[in-house]
Amino acid sequence: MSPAASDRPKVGVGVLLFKGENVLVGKRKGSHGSGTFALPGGHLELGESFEQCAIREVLEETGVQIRDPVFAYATNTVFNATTHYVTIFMRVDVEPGVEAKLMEPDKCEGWTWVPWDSIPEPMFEPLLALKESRYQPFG
Ligand SMILES: CC(C)CCOP(=O)(O)OP(=O)(O)O
Ligand SMILES: [Mg+2]
Ligand SMILES: [Mg+2]
Ligand SMILES: [Mg+2]
Repeated sequence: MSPAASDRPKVGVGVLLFKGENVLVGKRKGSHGSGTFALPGGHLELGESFEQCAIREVLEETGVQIRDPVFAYATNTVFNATTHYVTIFMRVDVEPGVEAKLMEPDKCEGWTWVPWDSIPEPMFEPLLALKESRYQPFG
């Protein structure tokens, strides 16, 4: 018998908003990974492209309207026996004047721009996996 849909991995999309060598992160609140630093992003919804999901989640969570995000990396995170995510990381470089708003105060403590090499800890597991991967954001 095939596993129930709830027994299968889900797909998340994390969005790397770079402003020079700084990246936008926020401390998660209220759902799994609460208290850890993560990128804006969320669940890939039925029928969405990676680009559409990245644009939608960033707008929902930060109020920033991004354009043309590009595929950057993918990670596979088994959080526990019932929580398993493949995360697609999309990247966009934004203008210096772009500022993020805290659109979902029940899900995030606040957004901040930090150097890629100094992302605060603890990091949300998929972001930690990206940092520990071969992904090189600056060539
Ligand atoms: C767990 C993660 C890789 C995918 C889901 O992210 P999320 O909890 O931020 O989801 P939403 O923004 O869609 O609520
Ligand atoms: Mg979201
Ligand atoms: Mg969502
Ligand atoms: Mg989210």
